[in-house]
Amino acid sequence: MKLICFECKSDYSDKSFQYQCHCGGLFQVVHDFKAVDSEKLRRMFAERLSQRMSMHASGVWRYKELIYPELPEAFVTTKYEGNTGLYASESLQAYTGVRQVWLKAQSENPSGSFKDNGMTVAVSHARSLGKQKLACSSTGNTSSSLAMYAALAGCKAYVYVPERQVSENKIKQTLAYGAEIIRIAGTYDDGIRFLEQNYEELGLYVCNSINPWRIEGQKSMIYEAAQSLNWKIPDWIIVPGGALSNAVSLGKGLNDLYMLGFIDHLPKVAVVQAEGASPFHRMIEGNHPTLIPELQPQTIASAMNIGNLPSWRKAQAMLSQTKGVTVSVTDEEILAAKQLIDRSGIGCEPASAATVAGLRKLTASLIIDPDETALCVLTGHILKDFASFLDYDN
Ligand SMILES: N[C@@H](CCOP(=O)(O)O)C(=O)O
Repeated sequence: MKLICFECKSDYSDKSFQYQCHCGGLFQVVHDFKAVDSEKLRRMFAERLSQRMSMHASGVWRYKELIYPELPEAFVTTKYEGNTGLYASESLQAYTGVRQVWLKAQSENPSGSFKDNGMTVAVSHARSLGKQKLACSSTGNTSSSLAMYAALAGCKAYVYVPERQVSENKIKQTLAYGAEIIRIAGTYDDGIRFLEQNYEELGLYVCNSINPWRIEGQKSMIYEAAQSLNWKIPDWIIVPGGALSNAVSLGKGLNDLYMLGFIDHLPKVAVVQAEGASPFHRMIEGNHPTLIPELQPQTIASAMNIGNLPSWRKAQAMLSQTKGVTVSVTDEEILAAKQLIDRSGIGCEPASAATVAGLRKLTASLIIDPDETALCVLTGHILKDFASFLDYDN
C-alpha cells in the first residue's frame, strides 16, 4: 500500500502525513492487489455478512483487506456503519423512466449520512498516528459524522461551518456529539482553504475528502451495493456532486472491483449537481480544461452549496474512465424528486434527491436508455434538512 500524488505520482508513503503534494495535487492510496485471491475474498465477505458486534460486522471493515489491510484492529473506531438498505421502487421507476431503479440509502448510516463510511477510516487512521485534534470544514453532514466518531475515539473535533445556508439540524447534531463549532463568514470552500493553510500550525488532523483515507472508506458503498446484487452491477450509478467525494470514491471502488474480477464491466456514472452550484458540470459540459469555481454557490440542497471542489481532477478522471456524464437540475426538480422519494417510504435530504431528478432528466434526454438499469445513491437522512421540505409543501 502506498500514498501517491494523484497528479505528479510522487511517492509520499514514507513522509509525514499531509494533504497536498508539493505540486498541489491530492493524494491517493494505491493498493497492490496482485497477491490477492479474489475467490477467497468473495467467500470471506459473504461469511462476514452474518457477523455481529465485531469489526467485520461493519459494512466498511467487512472489506478491510481492500481498504486498509495494515491497520491494527486496536485502532479501528467503528459504529458498524454501512449495512445500508438497497431499495427498488415501482413509483420511482415510473418517475425516472428506466426499467429498474435501486436506491442505496446511505442515509441509514449511524450519523445519518454517507460520510460515516469514510469517516470511520479517517478517524481510525488518525488514531494510529496518535492524533487527538480532528477537524473539518462542513455544511453539516461531515461535521456530524466527524463529531460522532471523534467522541467514540476519545478525541476532540473542531468543525468550521458557514454562518449561512446550512441546515441547523445538522449543526445541533454536531454540537450534541460534543464538537467545537467555529462559524465562518464564508462557505465550505473558505473553511477548506483555511484548514489547508493552517492545519500544521494548529496541530489538526483534517477529515474532509482531501484526506485519502476518507475516500478509501467511502468506496465501500459500491462494494456493499454490488455484493447485495450478487456482484451484478447496474448499467448506471448516479451520485450527487457537492465536494465530489461520492464521485471519486465510487470511481475508486468500481476500479477495485473490476481489477479483482468481482464485476465484469465498469458501469457508467452520472454526477448530478444543483444548477446554482454546478461548476463541475459546467466544466465537463463546456469541455473546459480546468474548473472555474462558483464564488457564490446557491442551492436549496444545502449539502451541495460548494463552489470550489478540491477533488475535481480525480472526479474528471473517474468520468473519463467510466464514460460517465454530468447533469445539473433545478431546486424545483430536486424538491419534486424528494417528495416522491419521501412518499415512497424511503425518505432523504434534498441533496440526495438530486440523483433521482438527474436520472429522470438523463432518461428524458435519451442519454440513459429506458431499457437500462440504474442505482441512485441517497446521501443524507430525511431528518437532516427539513426547511426546504416545509417551504415546498406550504
Ligand atoms: N456537504 C459536505 C461538504 C464536505 O465535504 P467533504 O466530503 O470534503 O467532507 C458536508 O457535509 O459538509
